Amino acid sequence: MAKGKNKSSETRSGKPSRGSNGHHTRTNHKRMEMKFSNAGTGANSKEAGFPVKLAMWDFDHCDPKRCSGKKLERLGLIKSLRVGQKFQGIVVSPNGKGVVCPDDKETVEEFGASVVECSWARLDEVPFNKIGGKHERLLPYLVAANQVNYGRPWRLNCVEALAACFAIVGRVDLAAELLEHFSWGLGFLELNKELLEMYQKCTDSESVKKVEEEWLEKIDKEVQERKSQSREGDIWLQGNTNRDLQDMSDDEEFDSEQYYSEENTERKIRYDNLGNVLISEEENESEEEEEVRYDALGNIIESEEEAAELKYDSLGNLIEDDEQEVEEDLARTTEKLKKLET
Ligand SMILES: C[S@@+](CC[C@H](N)C(=O)[O-])C[C@H]1O[C@@H](n2cnc3c(N)ncnc32)[C@H](O)[C@@H]1O
Repeated sequence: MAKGKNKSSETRSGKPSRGSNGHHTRTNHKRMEMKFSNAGTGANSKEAGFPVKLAMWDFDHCDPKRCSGKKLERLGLIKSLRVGQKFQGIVVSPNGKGVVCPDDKETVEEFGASVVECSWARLDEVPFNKIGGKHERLLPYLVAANQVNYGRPWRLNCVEALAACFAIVGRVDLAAELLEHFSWGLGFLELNKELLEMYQKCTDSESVKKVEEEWLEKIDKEVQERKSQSREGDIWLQGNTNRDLQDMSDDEEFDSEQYYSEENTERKIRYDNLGNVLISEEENESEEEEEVRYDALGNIIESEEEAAELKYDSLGNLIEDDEQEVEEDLARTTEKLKKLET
């Protein structure tokens, strides 16, 4: 059985669905069976000239045109695995326990690396108990460079996840070779250069986690510093919209789990390469809505009451309190005189 097993064989319109190669699913099953009857041996990526095995479980959640896993498949670089099939190499997966580390190098070189091609918003539909393998891993903190999730920490696409795995174990050559197929691809290595170099110097999963924690603490510290500078009223920093990753929830412990949540999928958050949140256009707009109001003398109107108290004459001139009182006195006196005359 092949790839199509993961999906329903019919589309909503009732027509048989088409696989990423454009063939109807049933035809696809047969072809895939033949093509990947050697699944787990890695012949496919090697035949395409890539020196290690690449594999994925494809749940067809994503737009094939924007999906990096599908592109690798079209290039003949990655093999599709079916549900129920396990993978001997490193499985880079949201279901991983430890993180990828340099100690994984041998496993990567001998048995390859795999990913789960699915939507971040539909992870709960993935039967993680029926896929995976003995070496399931999370990725440590890294920032996406792909066009869909640019700047987002942890949420890498399939090619970035595979490249990250290769880079961490010290095979940046393999990472670059994969990423070169994508216009933005090498930007991923550039964006994460410093951090990747630090991970490469580690050994096991724990040591990578430690580096990750220190990095997050560093980011946090920088943001706190920026915040306090901003509070002190530095005019240049007041306009700075970069905010802490932890601003999203100052009290919560920061972990990758949060970033897999649907709630976060919906958020329009962008990050720079330090993990700082860049406020989105929408958020900025709402901040701009709180416009500053000025009185006729150019003073900032601080409150509604203050605004209500201000009075203007028919020419739009501010009626200063004294002037107004004088006018009222005059009117009263004129009234009295009129009465006396009568
Ligand atoms: C959720 S899919 C999204 C794929 C995307 N549609 C694409 O075009 O490639 C990304 C996959 O990459 C791997 N991945 C990405 N970031 C990861 C991380 N931080 N930890 C573990 N696996 C990760 C997982 O296999 C995950 O399922």
